[in-house]
Amino acid sequence: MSQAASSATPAAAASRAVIEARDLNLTFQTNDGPVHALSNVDLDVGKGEFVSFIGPSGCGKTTFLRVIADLEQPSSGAISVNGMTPQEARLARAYGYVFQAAALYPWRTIGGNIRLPLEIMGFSRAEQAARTARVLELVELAGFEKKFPWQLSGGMQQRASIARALAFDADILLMDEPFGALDEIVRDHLNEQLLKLWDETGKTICFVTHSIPEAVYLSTKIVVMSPRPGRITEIIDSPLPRERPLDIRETPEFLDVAHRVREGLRAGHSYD
Ligand SMILES: Nc1ncnc2c1ncn2[C@@H]1O[C@H](COP(=O)(O)OP(=O)(O)OP(=O)(O)O)[C@@H](O)[C@H]1O
Repeated sequence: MSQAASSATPAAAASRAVIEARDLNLTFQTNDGPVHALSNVDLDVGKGEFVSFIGPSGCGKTTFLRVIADLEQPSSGAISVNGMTPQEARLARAYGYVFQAAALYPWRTIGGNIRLPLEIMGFSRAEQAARTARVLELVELAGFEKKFPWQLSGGMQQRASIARALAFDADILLMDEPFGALDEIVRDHLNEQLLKLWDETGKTICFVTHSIPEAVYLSTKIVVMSPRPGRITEIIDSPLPRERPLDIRETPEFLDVAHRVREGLRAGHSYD
């Protein structure tokens, strides 16, 4: 292990962290003055964890994901992704990114959309085909490869965009409110599928949501955030088992975690 890596990981538990943020700050300079999007953020995300970020609009959830993805530069503090800087991690294709809207190219088929990053990365045609088939299977869209995005429902399009993010087999999946625009029944189904996929692939997932039940149902760890300045107010480790049928949402254990999240949100909320 290099000196830098060993000094960045003082505790044995932290050495397994794939994302480590230490006293991270990000201030945007705007015409209306500085906006403190992230303030003193400290967080470890362990390998294989499912971490949800929840909090009111403007608390810095998206900004934090964008810092991990090297799309924003912190003003101060440190962050490492798979033991690398975000820039190194981006170049090493350490993560896949799923956006709120499916963001599929309408002129490409579903298969064509999934293959696009693989083409850019120079995979052989055979490898592209094999990977596309595998990820379509994972998101239960086998048989839809030749369809165009507009021929699929919103939920299916979002599954296709998850398949695209999975295609180059990154260890980390960054998901920014991927199911926010979908109705509840579809969302329930996608939540179940995502948990299954997480279980099968062992990926580390960072997931932004506004929904308390969604955060509690999916996560091993729930990060509660608050705005002005954007900061973490509470980190809740979920005691729920890994195996989670949808009706776990009616159990006292589930409702207890949901209550803790709600209290955390309330404590950090100002009503001005
Ligand atoms: N490029 C930017 N320039 C200036 N201010 C920005 C920029 N990006 C984000 N902000 C501001 O930083 C704060 C945090 O924004 P961010 O999008 O991370 O919040 P969020 O918690 O994801 O909100 P939402 O739930 O609405 O998506 C907000 O006040 C936002 O207006």
